[in-house]
Amino acid sequence: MTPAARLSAAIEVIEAIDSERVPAAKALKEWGTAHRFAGSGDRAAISGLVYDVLRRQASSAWIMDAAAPRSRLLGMLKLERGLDADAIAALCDGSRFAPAPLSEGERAALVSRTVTDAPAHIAGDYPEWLDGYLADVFGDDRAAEAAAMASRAPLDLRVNTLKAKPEKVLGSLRHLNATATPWSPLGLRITLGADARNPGVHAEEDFIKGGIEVQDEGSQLAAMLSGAKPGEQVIDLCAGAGGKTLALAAMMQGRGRLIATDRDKRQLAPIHERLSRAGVHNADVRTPKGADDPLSDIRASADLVLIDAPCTGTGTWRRNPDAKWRMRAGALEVRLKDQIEALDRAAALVKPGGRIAYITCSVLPPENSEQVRKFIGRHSDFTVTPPAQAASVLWDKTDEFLAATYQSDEGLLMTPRRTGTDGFFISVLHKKA
Ligand SMILES: C[S@@+](CC[C@H](N)C(=O)[O-])C[C@H]1O[C@@H](n2cnc3c(N)ncnc32)[C@H](O)[C@@H]1O
Repeated sequence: MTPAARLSAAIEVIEAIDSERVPAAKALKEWGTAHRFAGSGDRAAISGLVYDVLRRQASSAWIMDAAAPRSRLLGMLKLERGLDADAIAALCDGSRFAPAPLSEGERAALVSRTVTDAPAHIAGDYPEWLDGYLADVFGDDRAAEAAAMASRAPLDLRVNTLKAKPEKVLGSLRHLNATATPWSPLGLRITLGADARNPGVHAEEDFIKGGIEVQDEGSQLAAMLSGAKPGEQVIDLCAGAGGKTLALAAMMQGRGRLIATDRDKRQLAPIHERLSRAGVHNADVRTPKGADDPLSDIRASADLVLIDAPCTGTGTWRRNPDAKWRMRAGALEVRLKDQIEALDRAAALVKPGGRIAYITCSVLPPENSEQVRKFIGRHSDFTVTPPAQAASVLWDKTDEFLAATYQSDEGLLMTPRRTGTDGFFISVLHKKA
Protein backbone atom coordinates (compact mmCIF):
# COMPACT_ATOMS: atom_id res chain seq x y z
CA MET A 1 0.00 0.00 0.00
CA THR A 2 1.16 3.55 -0.65
CA PRO A 3 1.49 5.98 2.27
CA ALA A 4 -1.63 7.77 0.92
CA ALA A 5 -3.63 4.52 0.79
CA ARG A 6 -2.67 3.85 4.41
CA LEU A 7 -4.15 7.23 5.33
CA SER A 8 -7.44 6.27 3.64
CA ALA A 9 -7.45 2.97 5.52
CA ALA A 10 -6.82 4.76 8.83
CA ILE A 11 -9.78 7.08 8.15
CA GLU A 12 -11.95 3.98 7.53
CA VAL A 13 -10.86 2.43 10.84
CA ILE A 14 -11.55 5.65 12.76
CA GLU A 15 -15.00 5.82 11.18
CA ALA A 16 -15.66 2.30 12.49
CA ILE A 17 -14.42 3.20 15.98
CA ASP A 18 -16.71 6.25 16.02
CA SER A 19 -19.83 4.65 14.57
CA GLU A 20 -19.63 1.22 16.24
CA ARG A 21 -18.09 2.47 19.50
CA VAL A 22 -15.57 -0.38 19.51
CA PRO A 23 -12.04 -0.33 21.00
CA ALA A 24 -9.31 0.62 18.52
CA ALA A 25 -7.67 -2.82 18.73
CA LYS A 26 -10.93 -4.53 17.70
CA ALA A 27 -11.58 -2.11 14.82
CA LEU A 28 -8.02 -2.62 13.53
CA LYS A 29 -8.37 -6.38 13.74
CA GLU A 30 -11.65 -6.32 11.83
CA TRP A 31 -10.13 -4.08 9.15
CA GLY A 32 -7.23 -6.53 8.80
CA THR A 33 -9.59 -9.50 8.42
CA ALA A 34 -11.53 -7.70 5.70
CA HIS A 35 -8.35 -6.60 3.86
CA ARG A 36 -6.16 -9.67 3.77
CA PHE A 37 -3.99 -8.21 1.00
CA ALA A 38 -2.50 -5.73 3.49
CA GLY A 39 0.94 -6.84 4.67
CA SER A 40 2.31 -6.60 8.21
CA GLY A 41 4.09 -3.33 7.40
CA ASP A 42 0.82 -1.81 6.18
CA ARG A 43 -1.06 -2.99 9.26
CA ALA A 44 1.58 -1.60 11.62
CA ALA A 45 1.57 1.75 9.80
CA ILE A 46 -2.24 1.99 9.84
CA SER A 47 -2.31 1.06 13.50
CA GLY A 48 0.28 3.78 14.21
CA LEU A 49 -1.88 6.35 12.40
CA VAL A 50 -5.06 5.32 14.23
CA TYR A 51 -3.42 5.44 17.67
CA ASP A 52 -1.82 8.78 16.88
CA VAL A 53 -5.25 10.16 15.97
CA LEU A 54 -6.53 8.94 19.37
CA ARG A 55 -3.57 10.61 21.06
CA ARG A 56 -4.46 13.96 19.47
CA GLN A 57 -8.22 13.44 19.22
CA ALA A 58 -9.35 16.73 20.76
CA SER A 59 -6.54 19.05 19.65
CA SER A 60 -6.70 17.80 16.04
CA ALA A 61 -10.44 18.47 15.90
CA TRP A 62 -9.80 21.90 17.40
CA ILE A 63 -7.27 23.05 14.83
CA MET A 64 -9.39 21.71 11.96
CA ASP A 65 -12.58 23.13 13.50
CA ALA A 66 -14.24 19.79 12.65
CA ALA A 67 -14.37 16.39 14.34
CA ALA A 68 -14.88 14.07 11.36
CA PRO A 69 -12.37 11.18 11.12
CA ARG A 70 -10.70 12.76 8.06
CA SER A 71 -10.33 16.13 9.85
CA ARG A 72 -8.83 14.51 12.93
CA LEU A 73 -6.36 12.55 10.81
CA LEU A 74 -5.25 15.70 8.97
CA GLY A 75 -4.91 17.62 12.24
CA MET A 76 -2.91 14.76 13.77
CA LEU A 77 -0.47 14.73 10.83
CA LYS A 78 0.33 18.33 11.71
CA LEU A 79 0.32 18.10 15.53
CA GLU A 80 1.80 14.64 16.18
CA ARG A 81 3.81 13.93 13.02
CA GLY A 82 4.94 17.53 12.40
CA LEU A 83 3.94 17.60 8.69
CA ASP A 84 3.19 21.00 7.15
CA ALA A 85 0.22 21.78 4.88
CA ASP A 86 2.21 21.15 1.67
CA ALA A 87 3.40 17.73 2.85
CA ILE A 88 -0.15 16.77 3.85
CA ALA A 89 -1.52 18.06 0.51
CA ALA A 90 1.04 15.92 -1.33
CA LEU A 91 -0.34 12.81 0.43
CA CYS A 92 -3.96 13.74 -0.22
CA ASP A 93 -3.73 14.09 -3.99
CA GLY A 94 -7.02 12.39 -4.83
CA SER A 95 -5.31 9.64 -6.82
CA ARG A 96 -6.61 6.06 -6.62
CA PHE A 97 -6.84 4.93 -2.92
CA ALA A 98 -5.55 8.33 -1.66
CA PRO A 99 -7.73 10.69 0.42
CA ALA A 100 -9.47 13.48 -1.54
CA PRO A 101 -7.45 16.68 -2.08
CA LEU A 102 -7.51 19.29 0.71
CA SER A 103 -10.31 21.83 0.57
CA GLU A 104 -9.47 25.55 0.85
CA GLY A 105 -10.76 25.51 4.44
CA GLU A 106 -8.64 22.48 5.41
CA ARG A 107 -5.49 24.00 3.94
CA ALA A 108 -6.15 27.32 5.71
CA ALA A 109 -6.70 25.51 9.03
CA LEU A 110 -3.49 23.50 8.64
CA VAL A 111 -1.52 26.65 7.84
CA SER A 112 -2.87 29.00 10.47
CA ARG A 113 -4.60 27.33 13.43
CA THR A 114 -2.83 26.29 16.65
CA VAL A 115 -3.92 25.09 20.11
CA THR A 116 -2.55 28.13 21.96
CA ASP A 117 -6.06 29.56 22.48
CA ALA A 118 -7.67 26.17 23.25
CA PRO A 119 -8.91 25.18 26.74
CA ALA A 120 -6.45 23.00 28.68
CA HIS A 121 -8.41 19.75 28.16
CA ILE A 122 -8.28 20.29 24.40
CA ALA A 123 -4.66 21.42 24.15
CA GLY A 124 -3.71 18.53 26.47
CA ASP A 125 -6.06 15.97 24.88
CA TYR A 126 -7.84 14.60 27.95
CA PRO A 127 -11.48 14.11 29.00
CA GLU A 128 -12.90 17.40 30.31
CA TRP A 129 -14.23 15.84 33.54
CA LEU A 130 -10.62 15.23 34.68
CA ASP A 131 -9.65 18.90 34.37
CA GLY A 132 -10.13 19.68 38.09
CA TYR A 133 -7.92 16.76 39.16
CA LEU A 134 -5.15 17.68 36.72
CA ALA A 135 -5.39 21.34 37.77
CA ASP A 136 -4.92 20.25 41.40
CA VAL A 137 -1.66 18.46 40.65
CA PHE A 138 -0.22 20.42 37.70
CA GLY A 139 -1.88 23.86 37.91
CA ASP A 140 -1.25 25.95 34.79
CA ASP A 141 1.12 23.28 33.45
CA ARG A 142 -1.70 20.76 33.02
CA ALA A 143 -2.06 21.18 29.25
CA ALA A 144 1.71 20.73 28.74
CA GLU A 145 1.85 17.77 31.15
CA ALA A 146 -1.12 16.08 29.52
CA ALA A 147 0.26 16.71 26.02
CA ALA A 148 3.43 14.86 27.06
CA MET A 149 1.20 12.09 28.47
CA ALA A 150 -0.39 11.83 25.01
CA SER A 151 2.83 11.46 23.02
CA ARG A 152 4.21 8.12 21.91
CA ALA A 153 6.24 6.26 24.57
CA PRO A 154 9.60 4.54 24.02
CA LEU A 155 10.13 0.87 24.87
CA ASP A 156 12.07 0.55 28.12
CA LEU A 157 13.91 -2.53 29.33
CA ARG A 158 15.33 -3.44 32.72
CA VAL A 159 18.50 -5.46 32.85
CA ASN A 160 18.06 -8.36 35.27
CA THR A 161 21.20 -8.28 37.40
CA LEU A 162 20.58 -11.87 38.52
CA LYS A 163 21.56 -12.87 34.99
CA ALA A 164 23.23 -10.02 33.11
CA LYS A 165 25.18 -6.77 33.26
CA PRO A 166 23.84 -3.49 31.80
CA GLU A 167 27.04 -2.67 29.81
CA LYS A 168 27.03 -6.08 28.17
CA VAL A 169 23.34 -5.98 27.20
CA LEU A 170 23.77 -2.44 25.86
CA GLY A 171 26.39 -3.85 23.50
CA SER A 172 24.35 -6.84 22.42
CA LEU A 173 21.25 -4.69 21.70
CA ARG A 174 23.19 -2.11 19.67
CA HIS A 175 21.35 -3.21 16.52
CA LEU A 176 18.09 -1.96 18.11
CA ASN A 177 19.73 1.42 18.90
CA ALA A 178 19.24 0.80 22.62
CA THR A 179 20.59 3.55 24.88
CA ALA A 180 20.89 3.87 28.65
CA THR A 181 17.86 5.50 30.34
CA PRO A 182 18.57 8.74 32.24
CA TRP A 183 17.90 7.65 35.83
CA SER A 184 17.77 3.91 36.39
CA PRO A 185 21.21 2.27 36.34
CA LEU A 186 19.49 -0.84 34.93
CA GLY A 187 17.35 0.83 32.28
CA LEU A 188 17.75 0.63 28.50
CA ARG A 189 15.57 2.54 26.04
CA ILE A 190 14.54 1.84 22.46
CA THR A 191 12.81 4.69 20.64
CA LEU A 192 9.88 3.44 18.59
CA GLY A 193 9.07 4.72 15.11
CA ALA A 194 5.77 6.20 14.00
CA ASP A 195 4.57 2.85 12.66
CA ALA A 196 4.46 1.63 16.29
CA ARG A 197 6.18 -1.60 15.26
CA ASN A 198 7.43 -3.74 18.09
CA PRO A 199 11.20 -4.23 17.64
CA GLY A 200 10.83 -7.89 18.63
CA VAL A 201 12.74 -7.87 21.92
CA HIS A 202 10.98 -11.09 22.95
CA ALA A 203 12.97 -12.91 20.28
CA GLU A 204 16.34 -11.53 21.48
CA GLU A 205 18.70 -13.97 23.17
CA ASP A 206 19.04 -11.59 26.13
CA PHE A 207 15.29 -11.82 26.69
CA ILE A 208 14.98 -15.56 26.18
CA LYS A 209 17.81 -16.18 28.67
CA GLY A 210 16.22 -13.86 31.27
CA GLY A 211 18.78 -11.04 31.01
CA ILE A 212 16.17 -8.36 30.24
CA GLU A 213 12.53 -7.58 31.00
CA VAL A 214 10.22 -5.02 29.43
CA GLN A 215 9.55 -2.40 32.12
CA ASP A 216 9.03 1.35 31.93
CA GLU A 217 11.79 3.31 33.64
CA GLY A 218 9.23 4.87 36.02
CA SER A 219 8.20 1.40 37.17
CA GLN A 220 11.87 0.45 37.67
CA LEU A 221 12.45 3.58 39.74
CA ALA A 222 9.35 3.02 41.86
CA ALA A 223 10.63 -0.46 42.72
CA MET A 224 14.11 0.92 43.48
CA LEU A 225 12.73 3.59 45.82
CA SER A 226 11.05 0.87 47.91
CA GLY A 227 14.60 0.07 49.06
CA ALA A 228 14.19 -3.75 49.08
CA LYS A 229 17.40 -5.34 50.37
CA PRO A 230 19.02 -8.79 50.43
CA GLY A 231 17.87 -10.80 53.45
CA GLU A 232 14.59 -8.96 53.98
CA GLN A 233 11.10 -10.43 54.09
CA VAL A 234 9.29 -8.66 51.25
CA ILE A 235 5.65 -9.04 50.21
CA ASP A 236 4.48 -7.95 46.77
CA LEU A 237 0.80 -7.64 47.60
CA CYS A 238 -0.56 -6.74 44.15
CA ALA A 239 1.94 -8.76 42.14
CA GLY A 240 -0.20 -9.37 39.04
CA ALA A 241 2.01 -10.54 36.17
CA GLY A 242 5.07 -9.90 38.33
CA GLY A 243 6.75 -6.85 36.82
CA LYS A 244 7.62 -5.41 40.24
CA THR A 245 8.27 -8.85 41.77
CA LEU A 246 11.07 -9.43 39.27
CA ALA A 247 12.62 -6.04 40.03
CA LEU A 248 12.41 -6.71 43.80
CA ALA A 249 14.00 -10.14 43.34
CA ALA A 250 17.00 -8.60 41.56
CA MET A 251 17.37 -6.00 44.32
CA MET A 252 17.36 -8.80 46.91
CA GLN A 253 20.13 -10.67 45.02
CA GLY A 254 18.52 -14.03 45.73
CA ARG A 255 18.71 -13.57 49.52
CA GLY A 256 15.73 -13.27 51.88
CA ARG A 257 12.10 -14.16 51.32
CA LEU A 258 9.96 -12.69 48.58
CA ILE A 259 6.23 -13.45 48.70
CA ALA A 260 4.07 -12.53 45.73
CA THR A 261 0.30 -12.57 45.77
CA ASP A 262 -2.70 -10.86 44.22
CA ARG A 263 -6.41 -10.69 44.96
CA ASP A 264 -7.13 -12.07 41.48
CA LYS A 265 -5.47 -15.43 40.79
CA ARG A 266 -5.86 -14.98 37.01
CA GLN A 267 -3.55 -11.96 37.10
CA LEU A 268 -0.82 -14.12 38.62
CA ALA A 269 -0.83 -16.68 35.80
CA PRO A 270 2.23 -15.37 33.87
CA ILE A 271 4.39 -14.85 36.98
CA HIS A 272 5.65 -18.46 37.30
CA GLU A 273 7.24 -18.58 33.86
CA ARG A 274 8.68 -15.08 34.28
CA LEU A 275 10.28 -15.89 37.66
CA SER A 276 11.80 -19.05 36.26
CA ARG A 277 13.20 -17.29 33.17
CA ALA A 278 14.65 -14.53 35.37
CA GLY A 279 16.44 -17.08 37.61
CA VAL A 280 14.55 -16.13 40.80
CA HIS A 281 14.75 -18.87 43.44
CA ASN A 282 13.62 -17.11 46.63
CA ALA A 283 10.06 -16.23 45.57
CA ASP A 284 6.96 -17.85 47.03
CA VAL A 285 3.87 -17.22 44.88
CA ARG A 286 0.72 -17.40 46.99
CA THR A 287 -2.24 -17.95 44.70
CA PRO A 288 -5.56 -17.21 46.46
CA LYS A 289 -7.91 -20.18 46.84
CA GLY A 290 -11.54 -19.30 47.41
CA ALA A 291 -12.15 -17.02 50.39
CA ASP A 292 -9.01 -18.18 52.28
CA ASP A 293 -6.39 -15.50 52.98
CA PRO A 294 -3.14 -16.69 51.32
CA LEU A 295 -1.18 -14.58 53.82
CA SER A 296 -3.00 -15.79 56.96
CA ASP A 297 0.29 -17.04 58.48
CA ILE A 298 1.88 -13.59 58.28
CA ARG A 299 1.25 -11.05 61.02
CA ALA A 300 3.33 -7.90 61.48
CA SER A 301 6.52 -9.58 60.28
CA ALA A 302 7.33 -8.12 56.84
CA ASP A 303 10.20 -5.69 56.39
CA LEU A 304 8.54 -4.33 53.27
CA VAL A 305 5.09 -4.64 51.71
CA LEU A 306 4.98 -3.28 48.20
CA ILE A 307 1.59 -2.20 46.89
CA ASP A 308 1.60 -1.75 43.14
CA ALA A 309 -1.91 -0.48 43.52
CA PRO A 310 -4.87 -1.07 41.24
CA CYS A 311 -5.42 2.40 39.77
CA THR A 312 -6.90 4.32 36.85
CA GLY A 313 -3.62 4.07 34.93
CA THR A 314 -3.70 7.75 33.91
CA GLY A 315 0.10 7.72 34.07
CA THR A 316 0.22 5.21 31.22
CA TRP A 317 -2.08 7.03 28.79
CA ARG A 318 0.78 7.39 26.32
CA ARG A 319 0.84 3.59 25.98
CA ASN A 320 -2.94 3.30 25.74
CA PRO A 321 -4.55 6.43 24.28
CA ASP A 322 -7.82 4.57 23.67
CA ALA A 323 -8.28 3.90 27.41
CA LYS A 324 -7.93 7.60 28.17
CA TRP A 325 -11.14 8.46 26.32
CA ARG A 326 -12.99 5.47 27.75
CA MET A 327 -12.25 6.28 31.39
CA ARG A 328 -15.33 6.95 33.54
CA ALA A 329 -15.71 8.49 37.02
CA GLY A 330 -17.15 5.21 38.34
CA ALA A 331 -13.85 3.44 37.58
CA LEU A 332 -11.97 5.92 39.77
CA GLU A 333 -14.38 5.26 42.68
CA VAL A 334 -13.84 1.49 42.42
CA ARG A 335 -10.05 1.89 42.34
CA LEU A 336 -10.08 4.16 45.39
CA LYS A 337 -11.90 1.46 47.38
CA ASP A 338 -9.43 -1.23 46.19
CA GLN A 339 -6.51 0.97 47.21
CA ILE A 340 -7.90 1.46 50.73
CA GLU A 341 -8.37 -2.30 51.07
CA ALA A 342 -4.80 -3.03 49.93
CA LEU A 343 -3.29 -0.33 52.17
CA ASP A 344 -5.15 -1.49 55.28
CA ARG A 345 -4.20 -5.09 54.56
CA ALA A 346 -0.55 -4.08 54.19
CA ALA A 347 -0.59 -2.18 57.49
CA ALA A 348 -1.24 -5.42 59.37
CA LEU A 349 1.49 -7.34 57.53
CA VAL A 350 4.36 -4.90 58.18
CA LYS A 351 6.48 -5.28 61.27
CA PRO A 352 7.21 -2.33 63.58
CA GLY A 353 10.14 -0.50 61.97
CA GLY A 354 9.16 -1.90 58.55
CA ARG A 355 7.64 -0.03 55.59
CA ILE A 356 4.97 0.00 52.93
CA ALA A 357 5.88 1.21 49.43
CA TYR A 358 2.64 2.50 47.93
CA ILE A 359 2.86 2.91 44.15
CA THR A 360 0.36 3.93 41.48
CA CYS A 361 0.73 4.56 37.77
CA SER A 362 -1.70 7.44 38.09
CA VAL A 363 -1.26 11.20 38.36
CA LEU A 364 -4.63 11.86 40.03
CA PRO A 365 -4.39 13.23 43.61
CA PRO A 366 -7.29 11.15 45.04
CA GLU A 367 -5.30 7.98 44.24
CA ASN A 368 -1.98 9.42 45.39
CA SER A 369 -1.41 12.12 48.02
CA GLU A 370 -5.02 12.16 49.22
CA GLN A 371 -5.08 8.38 49.58
CA VAL A 372 -1.84 8.47 51.64
CA ARG A 373 -3.13 11.32 53.81
CA LYS A 374 -6.27 9.33 54.61
CA PHE A 375 -4.19 6.22 55.36
CA ILE A 376 -2.08 8.14 57.88
CA GLY A 377 -5.35 9.41 59.39
CA ARG A 378 -6.47 5.78 59.91
CA HIS A 379 -3.03 4.48 60.98
CA SER A 380 -1.24 6.94 63.25
CA ASP A 381 1.63 4.44 63.72
CA PHE A 382 2.83 5.21 60.16
CA THR A 383 4.79 8.23 58.91
CA VAL A 384 5.81 9.22 55.40
CA THR A 385 9.50 8.77 54.63
CA PRO A 386 10.64 12.08 53.05
CA PRO A 387 10.91 11.64 49.25
CA ALA A 388 14.54 12.87 49.35
CA GLN A 389 15.44 10.01 51.70
CA ALA A 390 13.69 7.37 49.57
CA ALA A 391 15.31 8.73 46.39
CA SER A 392 18.84 8.55 47.85
CA VAL A 393 19.11 5.05 46.33
CA LEU A 394 19.83 6.90 43.05
CA TRP A 395 23.18 8.08 44.47
CA ASP A 396 24.67 10.90 42.38
CA LYS A 397 21.45 11.32 40.40
CA THR A 398 19.28 11.91 43.48
CA ASP A 399 19.22 15.72 43.43
CA GLU A 400 18.58 16.00 39.70
CA PHE A 401 15.87 13.35 39.90
CA LEU A 402 14.16 15.04 42.83
CA ALA A 403 14.24 18.38 41.02
CA ALA A 404 12.54 16.76 38.03
CA THR A 405 9.70 15.21 40.07
CA TYR A 406 6.65 16.74 41.74
CA GLN A 407 6.88 16.33 45.50
CA SER A 408 4.31 16.61 48.25
CA ASP A 409 4.30 15.79 51.95
CA GLU A 410 3.00 12.36 50.95
CA GLY A 411 5.35 11.26 48.18
CA LEU A 412 6.75 11.98 44.75
CA LEU A 413 5.34 11.92 41.26
CA MET A 414 7.16 11.23 37.98
CA THR A 415 5.63 12.32 34.67
CA PRO A 416 6.50 11.91 30.98
CA ARG A 417 7.21 15.64 30.72
CA ARG A 418 9.38 15.94 33.81
CA THR A 419 11.19 12.60 34.09
CA GLY A 420 10.61 11.07 30.64
CA THR A 421 8.89 8.09 32.29
CA ASP A 422 5.28 6.99 32.56
CA GLY A 423 3.43 8.82 35.33
CA PHE A 424 4.26 7.06 38.62
CA PHE A 425 3.57 8.06 42.23
CA ILE A 426 5.44 6.50 45.13
CA SER A 427 5.11 6.97 48.85
CA VAL A 428 7.22 5.06 51.38
CA LEU A 429 5.34 4.69 54.67
CA HIS A 430 7.36 3.80 57.76
CA LYS A 431 5.76 1.90 60.65
CA LYS A 432 6.98 3.18 63.99
CA ALA A 433 9.24 0.73 65.84
C1 LIG B 1 -1.17 -2.39 38.79
S1 LIG B 1 -1.71 -4.03 38.80
C2 LIG B 1 -0.25 -4.90 39.27
C3 LIG B 1 0.84 -4.95 38.23
C4 LIG B 1 2.02 -5.81 38.65
N1 LIG B 1 2.51 -5.51 39.98
C5 LIG B 1 3.18 -5.71 37.68
O1 LIG B 1 4.15 -4.97 37.95
O2 LIG B 1 3.14 -6.40 36.64
C6 LIG B 1 -2.68 -4.10 40.26
C7 LIG B 1 -3.07 -5.48 40.74
O3 LIG B 1 -3.71 -5.35 42.01
C8 LIG B 1 -4.61 -6.41 42.15
N2 LIG B 1 -5.51 -6.04 43.29
C9 LIG B 1 -6.59 -5.24 43.28
N3 LIG B 1 -7.07 -5.07 44.53
C10 LIG B 1 -6.28 -5.80 45.36
C11 LIG B 1 -6.25 -6.04 46.77
N4 LIG B 1 -7.15 -5.48 47.60
N5 LIG B 1 -5.29 -6.85 47.27
C12 LIG B 1 -4.37 -7.41 46.44
N6 LIG B 1 -4.35 -7.22 45.10
C13 LIG B 1 -5.28 -6.41 44.57
C14 LIG B 1 -5.24 -6.54 40.80
O4 LIG B 1 -5.78 -7.83 40.59
C15 LIG B 1 -4.04 -6.25 39.87
O5 LIG B 1 -3.41 -7.43 39.45
